[in-house]
Amino acid sequence: MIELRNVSLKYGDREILDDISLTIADNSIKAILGPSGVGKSTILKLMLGLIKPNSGQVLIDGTDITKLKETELYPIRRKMGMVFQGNALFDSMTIDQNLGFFLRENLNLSEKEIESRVMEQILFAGLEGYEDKLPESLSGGMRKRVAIGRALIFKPHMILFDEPTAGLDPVSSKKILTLISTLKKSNNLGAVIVTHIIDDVFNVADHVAVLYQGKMIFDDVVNKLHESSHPFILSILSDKILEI
Ligand SMILES: Nc1ncnc2c1ncn2[C@@H]1O[C@H](COP(=O)(O)OP(=O)(O)OP(=O)(O)O)[C@@H](O)[C@H]1O
Repeated sequence: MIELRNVSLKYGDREILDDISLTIADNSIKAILGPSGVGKSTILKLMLGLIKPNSGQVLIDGTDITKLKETELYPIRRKMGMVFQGNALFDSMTIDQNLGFFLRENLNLSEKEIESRVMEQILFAGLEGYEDKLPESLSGGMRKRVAIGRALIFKPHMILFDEPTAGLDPVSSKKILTLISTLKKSNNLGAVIVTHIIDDVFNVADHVAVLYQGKMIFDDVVNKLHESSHPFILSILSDKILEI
């Protein structure tokens, strides 16, 4: 379980997050919805311990990671796979090498075990025949699937997505959202999805937290979004795409 308790964060004098509390239960999919620049990616960085809040706690399975040293964070981070907005694949490495890279760097596994885990992700992501290709020769949707495969390689129980459908065409977006649902149903994985696309929320999330001007203005099951009378939520429900 991931929990933010009364988290506040400033960059310089600018307050980005103001007393945010948020829980993501295991095996549930939570979307964090908000306009560009509101602090959604910042929340993912807090969950991974890449940055620390000015106040409040970030608990991963009950451990407050704001107090941990960098080396103590490694095993915590392996519980969570991260899929970056731009995928963060290595351009000069093949799909196979991209998938196996962090395993080779971080775990003392036999080459046979690495190859077996890489193949598992190739099959899961439907990338058979592309093992020796470079990322540049794949479509946007396929590159996203490689990034998801790489995030799954440590067998995490939670996966964090930064704008998983940004820049993808509607068909590829749908495939990625279906893949995320499959991960929950078949692999018992939980997910946090930060997005500014409301259709992503309705298509895949169980719960949604809406971030607006540093505050969490809604945090409940997706269906209840329609019951909110907050002007920002009313505007996103009618406009679909969030603008500042
Ligand atoms: N290291 C940093 N130093 C100073 N300001 C930062 C830093 N990182 C992010 N910011 C600012 O903090 C705000 C929140 O950034 P963040 O990337 O979390 O937003 P976001 O909601 O994910 O938006 P987007 O979808 O556009 O990435 C933005 O105004 C951004 O410019």
